[in-house]
Amino acid sequence: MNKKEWKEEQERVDFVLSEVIVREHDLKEKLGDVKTDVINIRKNFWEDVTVNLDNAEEAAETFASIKQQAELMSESERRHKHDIKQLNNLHKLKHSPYFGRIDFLENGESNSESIYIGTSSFVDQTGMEFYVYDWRAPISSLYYDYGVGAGQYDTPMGTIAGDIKVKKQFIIKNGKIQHMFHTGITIGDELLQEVLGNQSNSEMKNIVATIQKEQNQIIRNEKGRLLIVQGVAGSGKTSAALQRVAYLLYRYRDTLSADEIVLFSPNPLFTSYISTVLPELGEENMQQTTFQSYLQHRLGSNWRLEDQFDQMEYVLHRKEDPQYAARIEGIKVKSSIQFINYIDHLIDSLSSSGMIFKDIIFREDTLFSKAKIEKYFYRIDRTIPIPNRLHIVSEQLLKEVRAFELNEQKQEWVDREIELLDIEVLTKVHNKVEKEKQKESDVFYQYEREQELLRALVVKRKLKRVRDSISQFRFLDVTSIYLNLFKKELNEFMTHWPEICSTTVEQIKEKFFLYEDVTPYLYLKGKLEGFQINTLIKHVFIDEAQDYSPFQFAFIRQMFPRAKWTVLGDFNQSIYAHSNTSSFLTLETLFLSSEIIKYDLKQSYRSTSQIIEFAKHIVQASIEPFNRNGEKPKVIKVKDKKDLILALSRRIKIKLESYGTVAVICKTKAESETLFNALHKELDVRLITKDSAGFDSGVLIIPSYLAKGVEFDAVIIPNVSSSIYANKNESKLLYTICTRAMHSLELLYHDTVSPLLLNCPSTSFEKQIE
Ligand SMILES: Nc1ncnc2c1ncn2[C@@H]1O[C@H](COP(=O)(O)OP(=O)(O)OP(=O)(O)O)[C@@H](O)[C@H]1O
Repeated sequence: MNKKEWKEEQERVDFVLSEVIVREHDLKEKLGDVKTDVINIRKNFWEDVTVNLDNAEEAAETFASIKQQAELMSESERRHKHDIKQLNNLHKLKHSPYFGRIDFLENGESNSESIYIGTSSFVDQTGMEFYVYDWRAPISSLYYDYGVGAGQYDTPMGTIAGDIKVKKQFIIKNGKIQHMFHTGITIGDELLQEVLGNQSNSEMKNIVATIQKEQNQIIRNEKGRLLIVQGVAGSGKTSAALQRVAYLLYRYRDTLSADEIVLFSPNPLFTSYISTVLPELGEENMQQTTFQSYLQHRLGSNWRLEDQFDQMEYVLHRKEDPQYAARIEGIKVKSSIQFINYIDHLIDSLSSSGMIFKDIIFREDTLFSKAKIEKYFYRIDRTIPIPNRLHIVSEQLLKEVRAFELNEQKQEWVDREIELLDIEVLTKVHNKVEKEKQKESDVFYQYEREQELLRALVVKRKLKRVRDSISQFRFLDVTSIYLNLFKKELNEFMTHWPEICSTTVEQIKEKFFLYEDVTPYLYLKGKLEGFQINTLIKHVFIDEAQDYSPFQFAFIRQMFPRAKWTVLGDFNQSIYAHSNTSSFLTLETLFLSSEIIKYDLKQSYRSTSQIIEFAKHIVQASIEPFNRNGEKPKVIKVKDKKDLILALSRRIKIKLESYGTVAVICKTKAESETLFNALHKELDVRLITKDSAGFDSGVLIIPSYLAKGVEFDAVIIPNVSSSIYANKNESKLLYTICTRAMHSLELLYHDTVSPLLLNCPSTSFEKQIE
């Protein structure tokens, strides 16, 4: 790139920055005025409305005047918020106004236009000339989709085609161009090399300057209702998801807000890791939750619930338990499509018989027997869906409660309850009757009337629980219906069904749910009582989707019936016992095939090509590594188990000389705790647990399943001996751990190395003895 070109580009940067400074100054002044406006409107709110409630007409006028004033206030507040957002965007532009340029000659035009692309738009005072285009603007997609030559982009008015004459990339820091390249379709290997070569961070970074073509298609897709992205480790699935949220918020800014989008993430650590990306792009964060907290919320506080990490610990760590094989089979069965069908079949049959109800008790007597409720239920037309039939039953019961209530007011127990009433209640009733008495002037009437009101009040209060439980269908015994599933033979070929049944019944009777039971139970409950649907959510994002069972998908689908879905996962990283490829297939059955769009990302960006060349053989994955070089992974043999700690400590110290974040990724919580206890006196290490809400740089000791979705400069796997990673079905776990490493990967073992590494060619790693 010649000096002249560089000089011209720097002059343009200087010019844009000078305009940014002017705009910033104007905006700050305006912001001051708007703020004063907002404060004044708030202060003078009641002075500026005339309150007169003398008659209906005056009251209506008062109401209109309050409404007008409130609208004025919310409009000023909205303007204030908007201006603050703009000011924030200007701050960012001042540092680095843009990262790309294309010169585009639209078909039929004689001059090409230079389009500069940055994180937000910046337009001249007239609003006619774009100094910078937002990366999400329709024209900006040219930058991500094409190299120099023919190109086209879609706009709401149709497709615009033309010729890209120039395509350049910039790195601008503090207003100075640091690098400038002419590039092809793959947005600058040079820039990607630089970005990916940086050290990791406890916060994920946005990728808008280097979005790749296949990622851009995911980010901007607007067609399907279900977008499924299968992508290899480090292919940018999470990044694409987050930039997609930013894109949707921009594209539908008049109709979509951040709280109408929900993202299900694998754990709280991941939630905190990704939480800075959207604010960095000038957008608010979407709602974020884990499926676990969602389940807990739905189940209510009466139940204890095992979480998915405890289930995982059991699966990884309790192989000696005599019930182990049965539990594993139970987890698989209860997450399977076969079990959904089994439950659906049961639900169908419940239409004509088999519903289990509970008596409704009032003051220790049966108010409505389960037999009576059952009779009411089954006399309703069978073609009516079960939740609607329950609703009809509940209406009938409530009607009868009303009749019962009137009768009950005459009972003796009511007198005793009246005596126990608070003085405030008695006074209130007394005053009420006193007011009425002025019209009647009858002392006898007053006593009778007070008693009448107090009786009504006492009975109403006592019946409140009954009414609530009727309206909430608490007369339905979902737990017993669920447990009935475990009385029948599900599959004659299943080895452990009797044990699965007895454990399930035992646990649930103790009011404890194993993780694998919660979703089927809630699914059954929802199907019977009607799901508490959320119609506000317009987009559901599910990251690490390979870890969801078909049941969990079916359940989430019921919860958000109106939402569009973006689901991202990698079959090779399915680490849970229930995981199988059929999850995605089930998900697809929940949508019409015309509504589904699928993408397959093969290129990995996170790790050096040496790490990928080694790790891919653990699961025989087909991955294209990004061309970034580093050291080969090291497989290090130590003398014995005792020496492992010493060697680990040495390796950590060496890694800390070059890297900011070194993660020691263990298989289980117990292994992590043991290492932490052995190391923390000598080294500054941090133990990550399922409740950790974030991490800083330094040395982290972390169990495998909590490292999902995150990345570290250097990863050390402290023990890949054959005694630890022995089973074939743990290869995905080992692969997932290895692919958390960006620049350096080391694996330690004693005695013999895990058979899971036997497929890695000897040329793909370095052997070392410590
Ligand atoms: N186009 C890109 N430009 C720059 N960096 C990128 C790009 N795509 C991905 N990356 C980087 O690659 C790393 C992996 O990305 P991300 O975590 O989104 O991948 P993933 O597919 O969700 O990974 P995994 O499934 O292994 O958790 C991140 O550091 C991300 O910033």
